[in-house]
Amino acid sequence: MTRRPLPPSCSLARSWPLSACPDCSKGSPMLRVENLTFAHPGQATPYVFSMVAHDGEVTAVSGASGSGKSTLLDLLAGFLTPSGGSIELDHRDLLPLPPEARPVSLLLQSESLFEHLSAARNVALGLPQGTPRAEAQRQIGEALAEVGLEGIGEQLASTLSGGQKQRVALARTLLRARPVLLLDEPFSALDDETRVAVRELVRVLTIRHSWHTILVSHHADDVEALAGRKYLLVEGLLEAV
Ligand SMILES: Nc1ncnc2c1ncn2[C@@H]1O[C@H](COP(=O)(O)OP(=O)(O)OP(=O)(O)O)[C@@H](O)[C@H]1O
Repeated sequence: MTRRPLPPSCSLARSWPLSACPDCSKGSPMLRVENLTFAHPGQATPYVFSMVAHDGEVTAVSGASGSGKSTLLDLLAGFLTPSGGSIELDHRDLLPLPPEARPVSLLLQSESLFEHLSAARNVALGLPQGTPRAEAQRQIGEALAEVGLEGIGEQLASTLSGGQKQRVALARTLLRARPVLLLDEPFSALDDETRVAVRELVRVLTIRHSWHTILVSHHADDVEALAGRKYLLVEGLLEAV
């Protein structure tokens, strides 16, 4: 008797066939992390991360301080090397890629800019080397306009407000044109009014540019306002909530 091959199954949904998995059957580009295993030196039980993030959607990762949220982002960015598991973007294996070749941008709470450079020079760091000057100026101007900062290109980063700095960092992300955006407490240093405005900008840019945005935040209101998909990191494992 010839055995029929089993239908491909979704290992995140465990026993479901791909066609029945609400994530796999969506058909849109997906960042997929499976059993990504890592332990810091001296850590007895390793983290084992499994999650998905879709394009045009913010995926939130919450958890207590020290639960491993930044460790997850460092693994996705390629700053740490896992001992097992996989990271795929639209079925492309990202693990062999060094950080600079990963299709990933990272935005932190603060200190994302070079303070001694102008806003425009900071944004320009997102451009490929060798971009002709006129083309670079056009793209920088467009990116600054898209984040609501027309006309501040020549201002030194050190003179910008916290919200303006995060907008400049997002403009640089626009020029990097990487499909995965990792946000590590990006609104924490902002006052309430500014945080709502920058948060809204992240929401709009994620949809407009089809980013797979992964947001690490302690703040339930940021998660509620942005996340289409939520995970909680508990005892080294990500639980969908
Ligand atoms: N380089 C390292 N060597 C050893 N242990 C580390 C290292 N980096 C982080 N850790 C430990 O790993 C655990 C997870 O740290 P991580 O920064 O990922 O947590 P987190 O959830 O992002 O915390 P927070 O919300 O406070 O930023 C912590 O116990 C931390 O002390």
